[in-house]
Amino acid sequence: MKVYFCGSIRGGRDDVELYLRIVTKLKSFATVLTEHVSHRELGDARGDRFIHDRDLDWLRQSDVVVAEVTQPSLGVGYELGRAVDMKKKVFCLFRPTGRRLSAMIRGAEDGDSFVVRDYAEDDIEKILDEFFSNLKLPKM
Ligand SMILES: O=c1[nH]c(=O)n([C@H]2C[C@H](O)[C@@H](COP(=O)(O)O)O2)cc1CO
Repeated sequence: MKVYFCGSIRGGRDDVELYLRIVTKLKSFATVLTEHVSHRELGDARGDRFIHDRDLDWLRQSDVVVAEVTQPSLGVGYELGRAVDMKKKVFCLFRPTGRRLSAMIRGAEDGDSFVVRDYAEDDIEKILDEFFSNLKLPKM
């Protein structure tokens, strides 16, 4: 199974330590195509067109998209819109600690292919365990 993990980069890196925890946990279930999102140092000098095209290619290859959406990010919002269009299974994680999640993410919840889960940081591993143990992917 391949997972595309989304997290804020240019939107702000406040949650990078949490992204690392999420990616570490995701790697126990699947191949994570976008591990770099959790890296403290991002030295990608190959240009924005390269990043965009490479990431869309990974998105197409992925079976599941997991997004930490607490830190608002244009790139993450864009990835989620494209993922819906590609009919991917999407799991959004939001920490309700002061911010209000965009209606375009909260309002996309359908309880099946697009799930938004409010959570507390301490529970992240447990929540990912639950999600992956209940995950049913469409047959190819
Ligand atoms: O250098 C990058 N590498 C990269 O893979 N991305 C992708 C993956 C992230 O889930 C998302 C972050 O978007 P943003 O940078 O707008 O916060 O975009 C984004 C950037 C910078 O925009």
